[in-house]
Amino acid sequence: MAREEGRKIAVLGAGAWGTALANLAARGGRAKADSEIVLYARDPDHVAEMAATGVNARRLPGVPLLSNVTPVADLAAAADAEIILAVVPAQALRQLLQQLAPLLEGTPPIVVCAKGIEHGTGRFVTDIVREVLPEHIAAILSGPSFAQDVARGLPTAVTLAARDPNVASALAAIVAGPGFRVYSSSDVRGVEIGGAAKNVLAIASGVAAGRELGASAGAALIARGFAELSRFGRAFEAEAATLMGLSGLGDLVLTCTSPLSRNFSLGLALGRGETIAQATERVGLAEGVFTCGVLVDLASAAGVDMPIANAVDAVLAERITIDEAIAELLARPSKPEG
Ligand SMILES: NC(=O)C1=CN([C@@H]2O[C@H](COP(=O)(O)OP(=O)(O)OC[C@H]3O[C@@H](n4cnc5c(N)ncnc54)[C@H](O)[C@@H]3O)[C@@H](O)[C@H]2O)C=CC1
Ligand SMILES: O=C(CO)COP(=O)(O)O
Repeated sequence: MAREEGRKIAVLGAGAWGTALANLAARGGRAKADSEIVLYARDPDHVAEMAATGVNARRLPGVPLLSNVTPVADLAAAADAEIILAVVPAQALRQLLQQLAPLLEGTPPIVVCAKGIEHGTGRFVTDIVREVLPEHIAAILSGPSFAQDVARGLPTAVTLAARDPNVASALAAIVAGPGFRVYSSSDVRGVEIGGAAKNVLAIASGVAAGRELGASAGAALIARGFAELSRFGRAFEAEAATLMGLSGLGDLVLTCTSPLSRNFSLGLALGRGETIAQATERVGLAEGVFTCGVLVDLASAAGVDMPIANAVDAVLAERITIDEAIAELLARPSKPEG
């Protein structure tokens, strides 16, 4: 990470977020304009389209790729990168890193930009990095940031965490850009938990909006959702300040209130009566759907009460209807707030 010029950054995953981050890395922070950004997509046709048109029309239409962003279909193009941003869905992260491992020439830090918890293993995203690439620094970038907002240059603030605070602040300075403010943290667990849990809770907020339960119910869901997120975080040794910060409360508020969120939109569609199949087909990637079951399993094993997340899980698994879930949540006995 010492080199100041000609930095090579690999962005793995050419979805909406990977594309926005590639452009940001190409123009921003201490990275110079001669920095080389490779943007990896696994589908060669997708790469050919991006190379021919200079736009990722499939995932981030209307946003030209900067001239120093090179779309690539060969993961080996990331082999000599100085920093790697991993921006695939959380459930695809392990497979991607396993493909990458034999190709790497050095030990660049891996900055995970996905939000979720792995099925089957219950692993948080940076744990996956530590398991597959144990020699590398595992960092996490998370916070309230819609790809579309970042791509338009609208002001955004997020958190980048690595266990070593000096590494976190060095990486934050590199990833930061005009309008993209990056705070640093050493609370890796806290940052990754916020991003994973808020997606599940945002589905509940979307359902409430779709059922037209009103602004009061919407606010109550955010506050009680935050109580759940915080209880879960504390059980896994997250710091309270992190949970209250950008990657926790900040991202929860964003995702629970905006139809730009796919998780909120999925809930909205369900609340309006669409089937799960219809809603997922239309909305695309809603990470909360995949994280929900593993989140409630981890919570239950740790003795953490998460009634809203449990309700989302039960609805998505079709164990109960939305109306039954709402009735059950409202029928819970009164208890001290906390
Ligand atoms: N879109 C946004 O505003 C933000 C998204 N994120 C997170 O970033 C992650 C990615 O989200 P998006 O880019 O929005 O999703 P997306 O649905 O736009 O794109 C996901 C991309 O990952 C690719 N992919 C899936 N499996 C892969 C694999 N095994 N190898 C290589 N590529 C693979 C897909 O082909 C697709 O291009 C998610 O965890 C999401 O929560 C985080 C912050 C903001
Ligand atoms: O994480 C995000 C904003 O911070 C994006 O939210 P969705 O994944 O719900 O679209």
